[in-house]
Amino acid sequence: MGIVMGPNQYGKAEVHLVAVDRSTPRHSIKDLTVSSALRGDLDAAHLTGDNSNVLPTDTQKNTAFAFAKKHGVGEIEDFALRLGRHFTSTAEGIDGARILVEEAGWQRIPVDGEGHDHSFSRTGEEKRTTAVTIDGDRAHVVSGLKDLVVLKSTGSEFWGYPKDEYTTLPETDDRILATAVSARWRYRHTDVDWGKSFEDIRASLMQAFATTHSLALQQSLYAMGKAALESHPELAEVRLSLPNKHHFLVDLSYCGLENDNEVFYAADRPYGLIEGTVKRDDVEDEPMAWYTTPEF
Ligand SMILES: O=c1[nH]c(=O)c2[nH]c(=O)[nH]c2[nH]1
Repeated sequence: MGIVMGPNQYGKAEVHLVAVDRSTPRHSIKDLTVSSALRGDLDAAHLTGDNSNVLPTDTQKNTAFAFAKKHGVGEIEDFALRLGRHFTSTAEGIDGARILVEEAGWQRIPVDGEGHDHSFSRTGEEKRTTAVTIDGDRAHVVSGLKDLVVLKSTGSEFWGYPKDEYTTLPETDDRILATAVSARWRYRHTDVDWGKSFEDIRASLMQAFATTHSLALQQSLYAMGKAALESHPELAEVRLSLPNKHHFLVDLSYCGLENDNEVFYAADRPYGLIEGTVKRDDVEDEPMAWYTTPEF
């Protein structure tokens, strides 16, 4: 019986990189948070302190900045693929890379009805994401979005659930349904128009949320994943994490008022957390391509 090193990876987490495209007076901005993690022949580093295969995390950070200048940022998937392939093809003993990118949105500040050339405001909490895994010659892309807050003021019910001695929740045939959508979708290949695919998938998720008459957030989750898959053959599966942002009807009887589904108390916690994968039945699972590896 001995003790050995198990799966491992290392890199620089959350490099916050802002790139300005100044090629015309009408500037544009890319705001990325980039994390790189490398894998490979790293036993000696852990066992004996031999750093000959340890490309410093500081160099990984510098490479991200240098690539933004040399190649431009472009779509986050292309940026991550370029970075991952660079590390695996040039760093001694490194044959795997996981590059995570989160992109924050900036919109032009309107001035006299026109978007300003070089002044911007943040679009909000929502982020576009990608997780690119390079595994030898293979590349896997899982993209998505985070913190897209949506709400339906009607068209949502919740009833028919089991009741026991601890149940207090009243059944409802008309409630607010609100969530902050986190979605990740796995691409079947990398020959994709990333920007267009992202915009179309985001639109189909939102459209399904809006148009599904919901009997539970679980039903909305499936409808959203199904809509994305049906309209996007390039996808193998969609994973959704939907916090149920509860809105409780306020009892206004204390001042003799009837509350006709108009005034709610929006609670921030606790929240129901509804999560699930919607997938094609003919596509194999590929867990290594996901954001968080099972081994960590
Ligand atoms: O859409 C819902 N799904 C649930 O599983 C659940 N549980 C709960 O208390 N409220 C809700 N709402």
